[in-house]
Amino acid sequence: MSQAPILITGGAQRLGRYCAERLQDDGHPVIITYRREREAVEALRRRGITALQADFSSESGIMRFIEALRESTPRLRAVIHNASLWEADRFDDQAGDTFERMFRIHMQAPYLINLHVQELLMACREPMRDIIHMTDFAASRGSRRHVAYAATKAGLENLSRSFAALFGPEIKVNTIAPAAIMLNETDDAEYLAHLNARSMIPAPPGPGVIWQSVRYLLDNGYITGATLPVDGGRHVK
Ligand SMILES: NC(=O)C1=CN([C@@H]2O[C@H](COP(=O)(O)OP(=O)(O)OC[C@H]3O[C@@H](n4cnc5c(N)ncnc54)[C@H](OP(=O)(O)O)[C@@H]3O)[C@@H](O)[C@H]2O)C=CC1
Ligand SMILES: Nc1nc2c(c(=O)[nH]1)N=C([C@H](O)[C@@H](O)CO)CN2
Repeated sequence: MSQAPILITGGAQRLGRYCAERLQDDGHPVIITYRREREAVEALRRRGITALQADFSSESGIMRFIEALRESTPRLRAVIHNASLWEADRFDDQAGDTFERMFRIHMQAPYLINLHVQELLMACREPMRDIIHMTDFAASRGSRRHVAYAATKAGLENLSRSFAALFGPEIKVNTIAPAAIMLNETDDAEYLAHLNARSMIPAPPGPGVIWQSVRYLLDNGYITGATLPVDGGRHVK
């Protein structure tokens, strides 16, 4: 029987795309989600990666994706919840909408997807089955500039521990908590200095360190309910 696919949400760019390509290089069939059709998605299709359109900003959008996923495959080797919105807080009449978007993407989508993919993971006949949640160093410390983002990532970290208890031992459930892995186009030299003042090891390292962490969790049969701090030592500085 061919290998069961690995699902990465938000896999059309940056960390998700990097890991999707490396997983495929390792021989795994890969399914990614994307919101907006674009060349990057087409390029991944040309590599043989399955791309499913999904917008997790509403419960109906999450449920539509779950239906499409179940039509796409009868089994899964792993699910990597990577999709995320890194939006600064709005202290105006948009504050509630900002929080709701963060809640939907970082908590409601992983929650509902996990409940529905348990059956697909259990249909996988390979030795191990995994769920990996991408959170953030800020989940453990908070963030003055991204209050809603950090709070919903903390909620995701808690969801991960609950699902580890609920789905184990047949399905391993873990978290990767990164910090300052890849810059954004809007990040300037001052912001880079800000990041490095807080990091024990010079940042940003690039997406390879996240790929190493994903590969490690997928290959290690004795880790569940854990959080890997891939943050350059920021949590101890
Ligand atoms: N980059 C970094 O240095 C750090 C990253 N992280 C975490 O690692 C993960 C990957 O980071 P990074 O690659 O920078 O992430 P991005 O900011 O590039 O976002 C990843 C994907 O999330 C998808 N997404 C956003 N909103 C929605 C939505 N409403 N519905 C469905 N998909 C959505 C986007 O899909 P599309 O492009 O198709 O719209 C995007 O491709 C994230 O969870 C992030 O929080 C944590 C700390 C540091
Ligand atoms: N969804 C995202 N979450 C995060 C990002 C991002 O680009 N997208 N970036 C970070 C970095 O730590 C940032 O501070 C440096 O670019 C945090 N989370």
